[in-house]
Amino acid sequence: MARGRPGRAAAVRRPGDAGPGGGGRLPVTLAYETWGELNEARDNAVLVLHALTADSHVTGDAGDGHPTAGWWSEMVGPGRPIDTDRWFVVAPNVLGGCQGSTGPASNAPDGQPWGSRFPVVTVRDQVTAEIDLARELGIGSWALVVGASMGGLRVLEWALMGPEAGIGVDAVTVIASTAQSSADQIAWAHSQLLAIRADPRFRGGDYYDAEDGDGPHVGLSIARSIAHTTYRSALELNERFGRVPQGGEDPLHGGRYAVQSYLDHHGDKLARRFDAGTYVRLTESMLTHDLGRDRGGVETALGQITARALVVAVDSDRLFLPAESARIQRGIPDAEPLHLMHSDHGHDGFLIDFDQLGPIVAEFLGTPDRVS
Ligand SMILES: CC(=O)SCCNC(=O)CCNC(=O)[C@H](O)C(C)(C)COP(=O)(O)OP(=O)(O)OC[C@H]1O[C@@H](n2cnc3c(N)ncnc32)[C@H](O)[C@@H]1OP(=O)(O)O
Ligand SMILES: N[C@@H](CCO)C(=O)O
Repeated sequence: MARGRPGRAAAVRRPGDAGPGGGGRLPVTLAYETWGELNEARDNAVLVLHALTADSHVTGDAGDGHPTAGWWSEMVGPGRPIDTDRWFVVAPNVLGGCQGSTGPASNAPDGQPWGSRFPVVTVRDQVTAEIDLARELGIGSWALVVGASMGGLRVLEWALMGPEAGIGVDAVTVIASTAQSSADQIAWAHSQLLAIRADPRFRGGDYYDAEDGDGPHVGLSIARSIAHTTYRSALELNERFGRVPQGGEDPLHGGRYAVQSYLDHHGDKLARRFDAGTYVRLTESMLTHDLGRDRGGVETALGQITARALVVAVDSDRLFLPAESARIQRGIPDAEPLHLMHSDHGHDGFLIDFDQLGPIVAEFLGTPDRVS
């Protein structure tokens, strides 16, 4: 039976890490969960890396074969594409996160929340912490490192940093992601960051001692509604919502269209479960992502990846464009042909279109290593 096992691992950021947040040391705790068993040969470990607002809870205890709560239950569990009867699955909450790992909402050594003092952490800092976690778990190599969106950024850094640190990465799966954040992604993120920072309750990031519930939830909600629009396709929004008013509301007299209500709902829902300071810092880590930084450029960096690679894109993704996935696929020497999912759901297809994604990942995992 697969069982999610929560745990925490201490890791320390290396001094002088490259990147805009470089330098200094940060005491780090990573929250993580595991499912399945590490086999005697220690060659069945799979690392699952979550996207912006998810966490370590990839899947539930699905001993009866039915998926339970978790953001990728349809992908991970007994008999699922990433089968926990076969694979030992590890999923950490990202460094900078708010679901158990050290982030802006955590207490600093002085006992007060980090708040605005929490440094900008790069994707490389995040992977550095995850490398320390792998060491603590006694994992010398990953059979697979897999992630989508922000998780895919870490997958790519893992493909280079893991082997450099002595932790093998046999295969990677990068879904709806990019080797380098684009001006368009930075632009969309910019207005999200402005929305949070413009909320007077954000207080420059130091709001954690505010009265109960008096945090920057309005700014975070607006940020999410901007982001959520980019996570779905124009075609889907048009077909699902059309120009239909929400309930009895009248858009000619201050009421909303249904799509506005839908975005309000997703904004409010995130604001109830996520931390604004974390959203800011993780967004910044995505913006500074550049696999080619200090490595001679993106193509040179991709060319140094030795892992077998599966790269997947969603054809209607208007945030992480299929062209960006194609660039990753072209650059990695041992990559399968690009898998393009056909979906109207846009970027969020990796959280919805499991009928396509599941078989693609299962086949990749089942494929024996090629002999060159
Ligand atoms: C990577 C991660 O973040 S994992 C964590 C889970 N993911 C998230 O929270 C991301 C945000 N959520 C999503 O992006 C989506 O809900 C997904 C991708 C998980 C699922 O997508 P879908 O199944 O297509 O759900 P959809 O986008 O239609 O949203 C459904 C919600 O919108 C609500 N909704 C639909 N139409 C309207 C409307 N006109 N007005 C208000 N609310 C509406 C539904 O009631 C439902 O609410 P609920 O989620 O609180 O039950
Ligand atoms: N729904 C996803 C989209 C970003 O990939 C998230 O919130 O993490």
